[in-house]
Amino acid sequence: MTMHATGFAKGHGTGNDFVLVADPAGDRPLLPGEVRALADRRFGVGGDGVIRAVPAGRAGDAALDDAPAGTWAMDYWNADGSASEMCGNGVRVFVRFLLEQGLAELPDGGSIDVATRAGVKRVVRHGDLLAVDLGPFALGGTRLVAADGLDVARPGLDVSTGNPHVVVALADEAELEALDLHRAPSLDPVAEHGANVEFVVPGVIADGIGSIRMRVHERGVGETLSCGTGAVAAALATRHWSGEAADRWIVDVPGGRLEVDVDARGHAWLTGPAEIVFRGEALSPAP
Ligand SMILES: N[C@@H](CCC[C@H](N)C(=O)O)C(=O)O
Repeated sequence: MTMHATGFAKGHGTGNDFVLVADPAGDRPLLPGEVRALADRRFGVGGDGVIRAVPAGRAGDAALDDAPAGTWAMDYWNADGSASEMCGNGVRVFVRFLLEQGLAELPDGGSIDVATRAGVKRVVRHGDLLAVDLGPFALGGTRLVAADGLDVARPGLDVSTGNPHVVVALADEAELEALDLHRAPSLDPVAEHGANVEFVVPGVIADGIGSIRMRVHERGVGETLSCGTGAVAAALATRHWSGEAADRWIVDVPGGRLEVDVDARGHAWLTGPAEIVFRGEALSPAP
């Protein structure tokens, strides 16, 4: 198989890890097999997803190219070679990658727009942290969710953050720990385009700030240490169940801590760390 991508970086946001490649000319489109090879943790670089940075207008994808000239587009792919509309950790790591590569500048407090398949998203720098405005969100209906380690199927709430999620509330930490997410949870009814599934244990709400613990099974990946849009979906579902008791939520995931805020316009924001940890070069075509 031909590898189009040679130079790459490896980055993560709370342990949700990505291989990143820059394609300023728009002549290195990612192919599903190449994505799988790069994301492979034994034969490749390894990652939950692969991200191409390409100028909008040169992406070769109408959903990414429909953005003002001069906007960088995040071409996001899951490890199994499927493209996704949105990635909340990915878009923040993407901006860190642009800064590291000298492809963009972002002073503290400044913002940069990123084209995604879910529309243009604004990313703001707060010191070392990066926050993304995921825009308005939609809560949907319920479906039954069964998973290994759960005694009976539980109701899950559909939440759209640009990509699809189903959020399930568990009774306590013991139930969260007992989950075995090696196999994908099953949904009834089945979600037409698949879904990321978040399991949450709501904590206390104090001084207008709620807290939750979460584990996630990502569509196209499996269990991951974190999922940014998943943290947002989990916070929005828990906020809904609480009667909108708080607009700020601290979400603890296996890979760290994220913050979710709902602003006065009803937009959901995701804030957290985003790091580039390696740079390298592919030396030979993957098997
Ligand atoms: N990890 C991401 C979500 C990545 C896409 C997801 N697996 C999907 O298929 O929708 C995040 O941080 O949001």
